[in-house]
Amino acid sequence: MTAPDVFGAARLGPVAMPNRIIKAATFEGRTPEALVTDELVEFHRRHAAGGVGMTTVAYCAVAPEGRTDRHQIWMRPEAVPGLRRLTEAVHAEGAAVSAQIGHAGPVANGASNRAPAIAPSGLFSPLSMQRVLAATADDITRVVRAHAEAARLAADSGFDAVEIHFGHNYLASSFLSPLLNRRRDGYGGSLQNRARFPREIARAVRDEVGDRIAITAKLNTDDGVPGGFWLDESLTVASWLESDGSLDALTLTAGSSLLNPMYLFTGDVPVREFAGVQPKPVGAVLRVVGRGFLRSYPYRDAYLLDRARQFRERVRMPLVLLGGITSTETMELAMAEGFSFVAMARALLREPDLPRRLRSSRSARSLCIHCNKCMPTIYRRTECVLARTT
Ligand SMILES: Cc1cc2nc3c(=O)[nH]c(=O)nc-3n(C[C@H](O)[C@H](O)[C@H](O)COP(=O)(O)O)c2cc1C
Repeated sequence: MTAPDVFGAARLGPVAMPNRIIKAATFEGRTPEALVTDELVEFHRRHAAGGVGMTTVAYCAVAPEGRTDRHQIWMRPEAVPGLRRLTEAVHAEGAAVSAQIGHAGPVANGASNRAPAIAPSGLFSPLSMQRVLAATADDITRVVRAHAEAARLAADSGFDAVEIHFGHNYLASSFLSPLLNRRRDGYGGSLQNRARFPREIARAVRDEVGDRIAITAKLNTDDGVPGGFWLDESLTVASWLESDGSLDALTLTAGSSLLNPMYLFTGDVPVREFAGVQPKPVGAVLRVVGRGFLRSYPYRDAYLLDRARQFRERVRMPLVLLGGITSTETMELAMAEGFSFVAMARALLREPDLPRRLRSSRSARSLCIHCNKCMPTIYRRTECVLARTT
């Protein structure tokens, strides 16, 4: 079979997309009141005008305590008018739009949210310098339900899709981790038990929205943490998610925002810039221990392909290849390997109109140098620091 044209029209579940390029979630830092602003609308309109098939709004927490800080949107009726304005602006440019919904769990900043963070088991968070509480049975039921309601609000706001966050040791991902999940109830222990919470979330979302919108999930191939969730287990979870039939596609990611953040990105480690945006005591500690916490991994194009390929062999559902997609060549490689879509984050922060440029010149490639200095900007207003000056 010939590989699909990445620039050609495609379907994702019930959604028609103009091409197979997705703007991956990059928390935008443009929601100071936890509501949509004109700047957020313009951010996504620019990506849509730049030629992506679908842009992803990140991130839309399902509960106020599930935010990595209190300036993030959480899904509530008050957020709907702004979200509707955003989806209309993206649609006017001819692209589709997805909302990343999730609960940050142990990655949530309880101090900023003024509400304690929760995790499968209690722990001390180095991010908020606070204790994270073990989720109760009521918390689990409430958060599953909250995902369903967030997806309904997203559909009501005109989104074409939701992407459920099952990665980066956010709440669902931390349930999958044998290191972070030490529960003795039906949500801990065996892989089947640890996978129960994310599977229930996906099911509840599908039951709530049916085929009104596409439902995808962003799943870790592995946490990159000794004793954490690893590839063999993730392959099994992917096959369960496929047989549950709740998802239209799976995006593969890796790493832990809590324990090994650079594993997500690879490339340079901007310790000084990270330390500079933290509260003074945290910044001082980070300057000293930063190189240990922010371990470095060499960058290469399509750096998740070796792992993602194993998922391609294991499941039949549409898969999205993410991680170091920077040129037509890497996108065509993904298509040839059987992936249905590609997702790009940093390359599009660098140049929102990259898809248009790639389409007009086959040899073009991203100007992103994976310096990762965009990452610390999420605390102010997410941007590429090089795009700022060019
Ligand atoms: C500034 C920044 C913010 C990010 N925010 C999110 C987020 O809110 N949710 C998420 O799942 N991933 C987030 N990511 C990770 C990206 O979606 C993506 O997984 C990662 O950057 C690898 O893709 P890339 O090589 O195309 O950049 C963020 C990445 C960057 C650079």
